Amino acid sequence: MSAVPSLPQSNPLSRLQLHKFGGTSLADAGRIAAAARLAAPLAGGASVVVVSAMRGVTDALVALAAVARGGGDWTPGWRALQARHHEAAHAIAGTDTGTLIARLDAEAAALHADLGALAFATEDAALRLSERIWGHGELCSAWLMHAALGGEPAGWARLDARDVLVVHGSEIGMHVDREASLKCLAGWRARHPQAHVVATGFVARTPDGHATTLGRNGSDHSATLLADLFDADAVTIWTDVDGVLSADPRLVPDAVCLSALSYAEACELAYFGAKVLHPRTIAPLQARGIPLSIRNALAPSTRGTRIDAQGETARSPVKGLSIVDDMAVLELTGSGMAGVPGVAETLFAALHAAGVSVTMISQGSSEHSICCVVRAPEAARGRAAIEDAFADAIAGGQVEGVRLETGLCVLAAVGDGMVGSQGVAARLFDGLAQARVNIRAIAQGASERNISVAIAQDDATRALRAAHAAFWLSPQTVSVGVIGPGNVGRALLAQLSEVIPALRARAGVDLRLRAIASSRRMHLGDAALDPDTAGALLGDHADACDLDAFAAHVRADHLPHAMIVDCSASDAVAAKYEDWLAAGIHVVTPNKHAGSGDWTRYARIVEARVTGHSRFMYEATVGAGLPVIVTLRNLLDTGDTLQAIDGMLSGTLAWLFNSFDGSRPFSDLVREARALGYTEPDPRDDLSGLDVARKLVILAREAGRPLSLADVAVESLVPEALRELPLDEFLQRLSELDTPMQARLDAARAQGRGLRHIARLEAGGDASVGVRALPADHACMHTRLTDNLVQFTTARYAENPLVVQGPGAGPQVTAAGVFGDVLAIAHALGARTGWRHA
Ligand SMILES: Nc1ncnc2c1ncn2[C@@H]1O[C@H](COP(=O)(O)OP(=O)(O)O)[C@@H](O)[C@H]1O
Ligand SMILES: N[C@@H](CC(=O)OP(=O)(O)O)C(=O)O
Repeated sequence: MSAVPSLPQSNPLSRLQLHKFGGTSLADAGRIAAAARLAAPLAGGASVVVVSAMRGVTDALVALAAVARGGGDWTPGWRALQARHHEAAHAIAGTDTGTLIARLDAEAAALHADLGALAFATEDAALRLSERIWGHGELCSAWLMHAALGGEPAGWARLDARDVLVVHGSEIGMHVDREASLKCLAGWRARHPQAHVVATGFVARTPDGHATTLGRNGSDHSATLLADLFDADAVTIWTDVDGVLSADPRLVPDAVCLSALSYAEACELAYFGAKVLHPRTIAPLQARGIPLSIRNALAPSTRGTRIDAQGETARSPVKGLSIVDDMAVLELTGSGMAGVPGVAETLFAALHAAGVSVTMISQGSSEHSICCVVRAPEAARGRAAIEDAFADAIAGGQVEGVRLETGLCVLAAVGDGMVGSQGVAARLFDGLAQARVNIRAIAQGASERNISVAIAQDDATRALRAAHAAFWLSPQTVSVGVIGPGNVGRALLAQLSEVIPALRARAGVDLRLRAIASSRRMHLGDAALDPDTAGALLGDHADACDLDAFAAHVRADHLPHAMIVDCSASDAVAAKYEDWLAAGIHVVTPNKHAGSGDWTRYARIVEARVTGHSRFMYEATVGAGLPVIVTLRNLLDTGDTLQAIDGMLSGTLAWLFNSFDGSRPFSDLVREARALGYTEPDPRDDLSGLDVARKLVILAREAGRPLSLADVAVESLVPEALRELPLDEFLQRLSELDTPMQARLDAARAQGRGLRHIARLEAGGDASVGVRALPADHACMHTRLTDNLVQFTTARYAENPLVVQGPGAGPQVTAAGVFGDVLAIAHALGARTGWRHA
């Protein structure tokens, strides 16, 4: 490196800093000036500044070249580019605008000549001209940056990298001729001894002296190649995000900035699509141990990401995730392949010869199939090449053929911490399964630093977010829809509103209310709705309710988990559960229709839950917020045997019989209960016992009995004659209930008993609902107000049954029961992914 000038040694730590600015940091004159301030050399140090074209300029040049090659009119586009550079020059150059404009115009004139020649050039010549045209943006931005830094008077030289960077295409991409480049640089340095240099990114020259480029987004690579040639001590790539993030922030808004990465981690992330770094960026630095920082030019006070040999140990074994889009799977199958040596060799040789590069390989241990993932545009070519190579084997039947599947992408999880750490793949697969993502192929590099899976392109965002959350990198996001903003729904929304922030912070679960519906209206929101005000969105202006559209919106493709909370009492809504659960939407409800309705529909719902990996939770259908179903489930899951369930399952009927002591007629109490809002508007809905029977059916099914409503012997407290009357008339004739009820009370008392409304399920499966005379020591005789009580008699709790008792009605406690289920699902998602409570 004799050509590198001997630099002042006063600050050895900052001997030569190389800064690279991407197009995003050079959008206009203001941004270029800000970049120049960031690149100002440290005291006693020297700077090399590598620039990309101004934002959008390369795209414009590529388009312009295509127009010119096709014989179209490229002059308006050429003028627009010149005007854009002029505009920036006027804002930047200050006193020496003339020189800068002249320099830019010389570049523009060369571009003009190249574009003019393109239409008439041979194929080879056209390619060479195009390479020159594509690099024009960097030539101009380097002049602009040079001026912004003060130009020659401030000690800055401007380097056209085509004068020094000698590269040639090779089997594995662009290869730099380091010796030739160093020699060219030495010659250039002899003519440009300034301490500081502004260099063009992206462009280079071939060994025979033609202009070329390093490929789209290649300026990162230019920067590190030049860092090596200039013997830089450190490189900073300035961009428009805070550093390398744990995933593409446009797909995962919760992505976090990684403070440090090893070279190997950075390579893997870049190779698998992290656009912030060009895949070839790292190699020139790794060879020399030069550290690289990725920093935000818009927020220079943030520290960014440091990339060096050590990296940093992180909490999660996976540091980051990335996606390569537009991929395809090629699968060679055949029973005659097992144990035959050389199959893989033939396959990959065929792909190699066809110029198809392979991103991922996976082979079943049975050797029955080999599958590889390639770029979609190369896939058909790849298939033809493999079919050709195996033509004899296909004709002979040893190989079935080559299957091609497109519409895929590859998701890669990357981290040094994965090496030797168990359960990483399991966590990834589990996270993806939870988010309903089907995996087409899997590969793990022998380095164990990367696990890649091929998945459907349509699942990309959802998969990325689910995997991101699965590795503790962000909270689990659940897309939530609430149906039925009546009393229970409203109470639930209020409860949600209070807890959502804490849940996100402490449990790592982000419940995002995105849809709300009543029986007639619905509102679907892209951003999270505020639970406190969501109900107000259901005014007349809201859309008509369409449950399928509602569910499709909740099950957003980009969010990993979906949940519908049905607070309606509608059978039409319950009829949708099967579809929703099968589609992977968790369902939580206090609606009894699904659990107690038609048995075959119920069985299908249970089955759909399994297919969809979803959960169906309905604790609030029985006993509102009381832990009734969970208790029963725990008893059975721990191996206990159920002998009987006795319960007071209606808060209304409990209140009536708790209050009915003969001092007031029964009808008086019914009227009072109605006035207090304890009964349904038509008290017969409670007195018929049907609602209680539904709850008993739900409990029986939970206990594994295939019971239906018709199997329950239900005693209605409404005399036959009053059942079909209009409500008014029924209420007028309510006193007809009194004499028979008083007689039952007297008879019970004569035996030292009292009356309660009881639901009972016997061991043999008999189920009944009605008024029973119970001894004074029965648990149901010791209830208050609207208490519900459920008594489980089991093998373990035989002598002294297990009792669950407490308020079993009212919007607040019912909503709390629903909320408990919502939380159970949310916590399971958090726990499944290993999230720790803070
Ligand atoms: N893992 C990631 N970390 C950071 N940024 C990423 C990642 N994946 C994709 N990106 C995207 O890369 C963009 C920066 O890359 P690029 O367009 O090459 O910038 P520049 O123009 O500065 O060279 C960011 O704006 C970001 O949206
Ligand atoms: N200007 C070139 C090279 C480059 O790397 O640009 P950027 O740093 O803005 O990604 C391109 O757009 O491909």
